[in-house]
Amino acid sequence: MNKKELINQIKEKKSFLCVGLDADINKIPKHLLEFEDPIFEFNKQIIDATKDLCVAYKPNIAFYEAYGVKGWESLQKTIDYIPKNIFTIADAKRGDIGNTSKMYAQAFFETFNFDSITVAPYMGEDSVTPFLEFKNKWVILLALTSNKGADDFQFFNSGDQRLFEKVIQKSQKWGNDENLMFVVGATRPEMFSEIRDLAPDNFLLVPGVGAQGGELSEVCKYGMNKDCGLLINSSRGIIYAGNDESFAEKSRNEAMKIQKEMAILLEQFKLI
Ligand SMILES: O=c1ccn([C@@H]2O[C@H](COP(=O)(O)O)[C@@H](O)[C@H]2O)c(=O)[nH]1
Repeated sequence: MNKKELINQIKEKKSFLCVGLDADINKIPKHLLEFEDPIFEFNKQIIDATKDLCVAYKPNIAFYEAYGVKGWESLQKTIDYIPKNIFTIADAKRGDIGNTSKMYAQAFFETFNFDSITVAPYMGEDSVTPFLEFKNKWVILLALTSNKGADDFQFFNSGDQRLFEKVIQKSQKWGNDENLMFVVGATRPEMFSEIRDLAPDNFLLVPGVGAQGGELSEVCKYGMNKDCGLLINSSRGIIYAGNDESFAEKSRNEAMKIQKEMAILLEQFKLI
């Protein structure tokens, strides 16, 4: 999916919500365990209940890898089931020496046909650029993450720049706002103004709303740009809103609350 298509979808749905498909067999409603593939059945019902309210789905790959071959099968079925006009994110946080990154890119962009993948920048240019060589596919580079441990390295300053700033600035020499996004946690809303100065046109994938306590309106205040420029992720807050037979309806209600707030914000910022 290209940037224009993503922006059009945001305007049509009045939403920039990304639903995180972090399906955990120990947390999904018990009645689903009777299905041949409970994880897929769970995702399928969540997708059916939310597809008109969100513009992206983000399966975190850990939740599938954990179950071996069966998990990979659930992931493949899930990605095949997501409507083709919805943006897909493999939250895999990959990145390795060049020839290995190329295989990761092939796995997620060709075999699974994801639109994008999260990539860790730690190994530098030759670990990131193999992902950028795929047409109409996106790298979402970890910049300033939502967790407490972000303080350990990401704020390290070896001179005139902190590490997350260096990541954002340097990586824009490798990619552009048509193939490169950044992960910025909603738990640090005060950082969005600085980040927007460094990356005015790139989309930001923002996890941390919902279960991690981040506030949508706070992120939008300084994080929005002329195209909206934000994909706000919520995983547990939406998919585990209910735990009985009406779980999908409860997920829909949660997603709708966020979408309604997003529609108001898009109007306030004169984006629709
Ligand atoms: O900085 C980051 C990067 C990735 N994540 C991932 O996003 C979701 C968040 O899930 P919630 O249940 O909405 O908290 C999850 O897959 C994380 O691994 C992140 O939280 N922060």
